Amino acid sequence: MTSPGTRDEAETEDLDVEEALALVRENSGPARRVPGGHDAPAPHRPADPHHPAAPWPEARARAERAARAAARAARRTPVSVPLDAALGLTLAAPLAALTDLPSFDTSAMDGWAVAGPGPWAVRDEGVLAGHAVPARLTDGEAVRIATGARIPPDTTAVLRSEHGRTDERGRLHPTREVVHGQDIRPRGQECRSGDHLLPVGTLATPAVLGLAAAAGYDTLTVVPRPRVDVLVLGDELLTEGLPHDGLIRDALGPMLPPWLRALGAEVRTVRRIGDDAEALHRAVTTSDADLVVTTGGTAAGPVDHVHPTLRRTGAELLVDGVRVRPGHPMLLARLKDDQHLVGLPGNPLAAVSGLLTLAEPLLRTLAARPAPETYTLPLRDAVHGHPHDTRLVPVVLRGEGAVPLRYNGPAMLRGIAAADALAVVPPGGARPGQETELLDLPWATGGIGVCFT
Ligand SMILES: Nc1nc2c(c(=O)[nH]1)N[C@H]1C(S)=C(S)[C@@H](COP(=O)(O)OP(=O)(O)OC[C@H]3O[C@@H](n4cnc5c(N)ncnc54)[C@H](O)[C@@H]3O)O[C@H]1N2
Ligand code: MOO
Repeated sequence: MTSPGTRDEAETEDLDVEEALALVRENSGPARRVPGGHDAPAPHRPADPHHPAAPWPEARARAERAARAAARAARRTPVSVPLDAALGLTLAAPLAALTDLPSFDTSAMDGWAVAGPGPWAVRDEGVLAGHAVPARLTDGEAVRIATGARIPPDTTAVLRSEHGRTDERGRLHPTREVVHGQDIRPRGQECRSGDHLLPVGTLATPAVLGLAAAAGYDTLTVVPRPRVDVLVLGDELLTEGLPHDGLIRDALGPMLPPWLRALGAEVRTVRRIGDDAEALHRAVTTSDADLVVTTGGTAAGPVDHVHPTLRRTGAELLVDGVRVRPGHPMLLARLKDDQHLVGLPGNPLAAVSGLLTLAEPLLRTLAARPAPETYTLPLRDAVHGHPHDTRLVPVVLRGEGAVPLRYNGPAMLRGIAAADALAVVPPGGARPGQETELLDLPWATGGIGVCFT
């Protein structure tokens, strides 16, 4: 596996997260310029009437720039949430210790706290974790102690239970050398109150939640999840049972919300609009989400209402078609300065392509998450290419390579449902063994991105 990211690229990504965070800070000034960053408002390049579709990498870059401009316009305010609700979100304030850790001198082992050299007289009553300060030890005295219990004042060492024996008179003897201070965790060993533990921009992983709790936090200040409304278009869609009479099951209603959540979004509503232009217009104009995602209706058929609705609302098309297969009719529009719409094509794999091409960079940037590091693997088999467009092809990762899957047609989910990643196949196709960029699927990485609930 090769990871082509250079140090410079990595630094640029870090700065991008910082920049995004600067945009969510309350009363923050204009975002700092970053070398190589794009902090100018998303430049809307008027679509070239002859080649309106954007190249695939350019479409992703436009979605990211659009999110930066939206974050700036909205001045998104950090929110304070209970620890468990912070999982997968980005810290909008540094994590500083609210306490010393450990907050008192504590025993690292079960055994005896001892004072001075042995043998020791053992007190009757032991010391357990979670109890008040135990009485001071005098030289030649020992007391039973549990891991995590407070060390009595004047203790010189902790003797592990397996390293001591008591004689017939009840006196404790060490069975190996006792080193001064052994197995005592002194107060503040890990940090002192006020110490800087984690910087702004850190992803709240389970380990971060644990550290925050240990350091005294009940809540964390994080970048809020971007809010998304999903509008599922199409009169032909059924929500249950078997397809019949030309009607088919809606595959996107069940698939998109958890996938959007894995991309960092809060999905507020999923509405089935049918092929009703008025209902679509109403839903788009009344939404106050950061992002409206529509499915279907992006092409030029008689009931494809997305383009006419965008024209009617005066939205600005930032991406009108992408040179990628499947999914080329996907689009991105600015509804308001701080509100966007991603139009996903109706064919289910084409919708996945639109999700990863446009919604992923947009949501990631709004959520101030770092871009996943790009990586490549050799393809085991050749993949036919489109003559001019990028192809996204489901693959499984096996050993040091990626195996392209069948059933990768635009209307099929059979390939992607078995896949670990999508291979980014350049125009013209790929030979067997060709190093190819991969986009991981959130469940395959098993990472923190998996926040389906
Ligand atoms: N004359 C042309 N026709 C089409 C073109 C084109 O370039 N010129 N592009 C084709 C491509 S490629 C795609 S992709 C689709 C995109 O169409 P729409 O976004 O307008 O989607 P629909 O027409 O509404 O549906 C397409 C297809 O997907 C099915 N569908 C829709 N929603 C769902 C859903 N929620 N779950 C499962 N399946 C869904 C729908 O029944 C259609 O079969 O346009 C081509 N046409
Ligand atoms: O681009 Mo369409 O998405 O091929 O099916």
